[in-house]
Amino acid sequence: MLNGRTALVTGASRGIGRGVALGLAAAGADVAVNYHRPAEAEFGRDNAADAAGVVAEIEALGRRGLAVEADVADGAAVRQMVDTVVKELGGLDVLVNSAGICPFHDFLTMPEELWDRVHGVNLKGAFLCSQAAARVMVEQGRGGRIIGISSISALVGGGMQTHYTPTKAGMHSLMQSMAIPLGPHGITCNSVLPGAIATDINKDDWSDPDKRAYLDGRIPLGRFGEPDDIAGPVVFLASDAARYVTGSALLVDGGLFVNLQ
Ligand SMILES: NC(=O)C1=CN([C@@H]2O[C@H](COP(=O)(O)OP(=O)(O)OC[C@H]3O[C@@H](n4cnc5c(N)ncnc54)[C@H](OP(=O)(O)O)[C@@H]3O)[C@@H](O)[C@H]2O)C=CC1
Ligand SMILES: C[C@H](O)[C@@H]1OC(=O)[C@H](O)[C@@H]1O
Repeated sequence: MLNGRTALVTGASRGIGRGVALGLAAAGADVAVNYHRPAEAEFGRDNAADAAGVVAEIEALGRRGLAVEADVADGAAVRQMVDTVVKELGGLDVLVNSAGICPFHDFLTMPEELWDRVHGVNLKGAFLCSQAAARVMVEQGRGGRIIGISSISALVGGGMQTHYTPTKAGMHSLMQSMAIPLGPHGITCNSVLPGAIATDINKDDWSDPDKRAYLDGRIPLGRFGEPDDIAGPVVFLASDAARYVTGSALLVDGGLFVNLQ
């Protein structure tokens, strides 16, 4: 479905971004894997090796892969990243904004700096990447696809996520508004809204057996989602099959949202 296309996935060193990157490659795309070398002191990890592993998996699928380091909240780094993708892979047809953080935190004691950091990565990062990618796509003149990984949390609240859920609602709203100026260029902008997907982002939070059991009991399809469950919907939105879909939202949650009782 994506033969001959080139994609960039942000936050693809692990989790949903990695699953989406591999899904796009399996569908025929060459894929750039964005990773972020966070301050060791703060995150205690250098995920360049993780990103290199994802590139190796993409190459094993017979496609070209490229690891590109950038903090999506840094405009200059983002523009450099997009330039590198175009230079190394020959163009850019699909952008998937997956990079995101969700450090659970109490509302009343939340420091302003945490709000700023979460918004910088989750929402400003998506804006910066989308703008840089759209500029290339417009210049290329062959249309394009921009997909934001929003969330079920765009639709409902989270008591420990008052800094986070607005960024997910904002991600969808950003896609809706971008769809307007980019439509004449054949560039579609859509959101995917995952439900409960087992990744690093919620590893600690879901170590609470009561919370895990609560969520588990609300999912009609009977299981938590996996990153691979998000890949298919993203491949659809990135493909020609979705050429008339823009400004839309696709909820991918196993039925979690609709199951009140
Ligand atoms: N898991 C879930 O249940 C759901 C997740 N989502 C969304 O899916 C997206 C991916 O989350 P998920 O895969 O679960 O989380 P993970 O924590 O597994 O992955 C997050 C990815 O984002 C990267 N990242 C973090 N900060 C930055 C940055 N400043 N610049 C570039 N990359 C960065 C991380 O790299 P590193 O940390 O190594 O720097 C990592 O590769 C997020 O936008 C999240 O909001 C939406 C709904 C549900
Ligand atoms: C981090 C959360 O567990 C995860 O991310 C989201 O967007 C939803 O809130 C999921 O529960």
